[in-house]
Amino acid sequence: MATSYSLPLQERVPLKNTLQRTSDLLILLLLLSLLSYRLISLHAHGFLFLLSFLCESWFTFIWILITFVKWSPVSFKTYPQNLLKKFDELPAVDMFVTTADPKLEPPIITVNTVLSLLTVEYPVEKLACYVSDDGASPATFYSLVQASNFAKLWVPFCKKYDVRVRAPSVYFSTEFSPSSSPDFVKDWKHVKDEYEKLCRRIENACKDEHAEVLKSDEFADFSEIERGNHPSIVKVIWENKNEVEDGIPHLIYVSREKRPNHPHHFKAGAMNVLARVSGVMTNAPFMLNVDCDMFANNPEVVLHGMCLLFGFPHEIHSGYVQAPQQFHGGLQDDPFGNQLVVFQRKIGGGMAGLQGPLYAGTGCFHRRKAIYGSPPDLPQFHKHDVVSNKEPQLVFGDSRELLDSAVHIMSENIEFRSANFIDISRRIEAAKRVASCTYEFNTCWGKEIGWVYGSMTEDILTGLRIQAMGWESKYLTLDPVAFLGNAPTGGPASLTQHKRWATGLLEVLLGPNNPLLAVIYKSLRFRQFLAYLMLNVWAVRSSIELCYSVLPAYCFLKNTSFLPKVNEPAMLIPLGLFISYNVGTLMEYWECGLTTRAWWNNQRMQRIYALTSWLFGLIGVVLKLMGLSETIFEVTRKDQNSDDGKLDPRRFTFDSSPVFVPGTAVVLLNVVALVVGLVRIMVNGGEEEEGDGTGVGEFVCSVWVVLSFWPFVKGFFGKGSYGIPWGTIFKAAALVLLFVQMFVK
Ligand SMILES: O=c1ccn([C@@H]2O[C@H](COP(=O)(O)OP(=O)(O)O[C@H]3O[C@H](CO)[C@@H](O)[C@H](O)[C@H]3O)[C@@H](O)[C@H]2O)c(=O)[nH]1
Ligand SMILES: [Mn+2]
Repeated sequence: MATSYSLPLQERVPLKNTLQRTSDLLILLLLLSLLSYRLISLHAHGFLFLLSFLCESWFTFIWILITFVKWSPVSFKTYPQNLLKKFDELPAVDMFVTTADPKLEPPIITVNTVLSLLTVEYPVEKLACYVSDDGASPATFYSLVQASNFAKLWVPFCKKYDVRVRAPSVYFSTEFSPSSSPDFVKDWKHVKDEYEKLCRRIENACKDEHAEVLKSDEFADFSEIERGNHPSIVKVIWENKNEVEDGIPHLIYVSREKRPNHPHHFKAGAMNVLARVSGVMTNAPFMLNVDCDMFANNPEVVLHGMCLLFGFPHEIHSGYVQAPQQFHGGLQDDPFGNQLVVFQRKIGGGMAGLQGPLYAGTGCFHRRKAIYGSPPDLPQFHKHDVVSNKEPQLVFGDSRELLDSAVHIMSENIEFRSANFIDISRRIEAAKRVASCTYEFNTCWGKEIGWVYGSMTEDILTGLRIQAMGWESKYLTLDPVAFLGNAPTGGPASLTQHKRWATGLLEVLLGPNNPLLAVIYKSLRFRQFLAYLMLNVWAVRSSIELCYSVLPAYCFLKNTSFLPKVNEPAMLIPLGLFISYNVGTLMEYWECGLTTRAWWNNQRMQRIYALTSWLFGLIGVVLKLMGLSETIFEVTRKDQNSDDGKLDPRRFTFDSSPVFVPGTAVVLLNVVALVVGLVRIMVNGGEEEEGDGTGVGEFVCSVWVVLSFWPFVKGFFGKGSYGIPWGTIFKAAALVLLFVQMFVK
């Protein structure tokens, strides 16, 4: 096993952030001054100041959380070369890919992800790749079969020429260098040619579900089934029977059983099936999971991951290893504010210095043991342990094969035992059984073990469960980056994604496994709790932001103010805040190598998400609490060329979804308010009338709201999907009228 203890596998590097801390504290100080000012002058101003005070208290609260989370960032360097010197043998890894819908997630995307995983630099006999298809699509299955044939060319090609990006679509999107050897050029052309043929075959199969190629016996399981109503399908596409050097890892297709009246728990349900199916087949002690669009961009990624899993004195220090979500082919300057670069760097890096990063749902290495509900192997952590307190059948279910495999996982020091070549084809029946929709009845799946149910952000909830058991997690930031995926484009897709996140995050806070209980009764650490809290309240934040963006408009309509006047010294506080917040956040963008444009796009999208997606997230959760509706996982569209290039991908688009109504209403209200204010100045010529008058502060605020919602302003005049539908405009106008009627008169 271990041969040398002196070789480090990782190094913890604290990141310098004096400037960041100063800027964050300055903003906090100004926020506190603003609150004091409100309190002192409350009696003279009354209700409007009270309302402002409440909103600003909330902003201060969030800012305190953010400051805490960003306070002591770290990063980790990894040394995979030492891994190979230190251990004679590496542990096995099961790799999971999830896909759900062949229309929204074209199989060629999944195929590229799978090919990038099959070619990672790691002993082939230690790897297995499982694909979960919630779409039960013969086209997806066909694509994977074709891909496994292509892999017989692709794997040796990548290893022979040390290809750096092993997703063929990305690799072949650039030409080879002119100085390449003739041998290489010949191979390159041949493999590229074969890849193009593969693409065409897949495309044809996707066009026509009844295509001739989908008729052979191999596809019998898919004939006459409905998408939400079919038995489990498990197929071994490729079994690696001998350990040849250029071999290909096992590839297994899984489509779990679905029945109309059984809740299937979306992605979390799919992940639990993958955990069980792989448990009865290869049962690797470690698992890597990625979404179908997240290809491995760094072929050494698994080796680096192992460095963080084994680089610490005790297993407790890395329950899971998460790579930041990064995106491929992202639009210039991040027009939809969803490339999350600064978020990953600042919040991700900050959390890496606490108990560890959140589980982000993709690009994560898991310890199977932690997924199975085991606490770290230390005496103080056994008090919340379901696994040792309950009958195994009541924890894992009654599959003999699964129970045996789980016992193996829970036993000590299994990590480095060599892979025993079990005949995985003989495990298909066992696999189908654990993939059935009744298997989880009267077990702990989805509660104390596995991926946790009850939130649209199953990832956050599952990571929280693991950290609540005392595990830390580690952040894997590599260069070249570990994994790359697709960020949604266009208004509807981006807003839907944020709506799901806001919903899910709030579900976590209100659910039985919330961070507050975890910090009080379990082993979640305090600052880690603050980090979860900061995210969990996104949806709540929407109502506060809504109130604050309506305030300046209200002031114009009533000819009053909620901010100090220019000639009052107190005006310096909001002015200072406005400047320091914008300069402070702009500096973060520059520090991450981003443009001022990207900063502005993110600022404005934050406001837009808050008043659209997050607000609907809040409403969704309230309706769920009242038992009026269920929240559902809406899958994000992955192909960017779905409109055949007719639309400019950078422009904001609309559809008739109600999610656009509140944003439209806020813009309308502020525009009306600005017009009223302007007319008042022209009519009165600056002379006093009743009310204490609206000042420059309110003017700046109103203009800022309108600028933040500029895509909506353009949407009033846009055509087709660039325009806000008339129905939405009418509904928004009705809301504005209602508001004026109720509050202004
Ligand atoms: O019923 C379902 C629904 C989704 N998925 C898969 O879940 C993944 C994520 O779905 P996607 O539509 O891409 O959502 P995103 O918003 O891009 O996903 C982010 O947010 C999710 C939680 O909301 C996490 O699960 C993801 O890992 C994270 O990348 C995809 O591979 C889907 O195929 C399923 O397998 N079954
Ligand atoms: Mn995605």
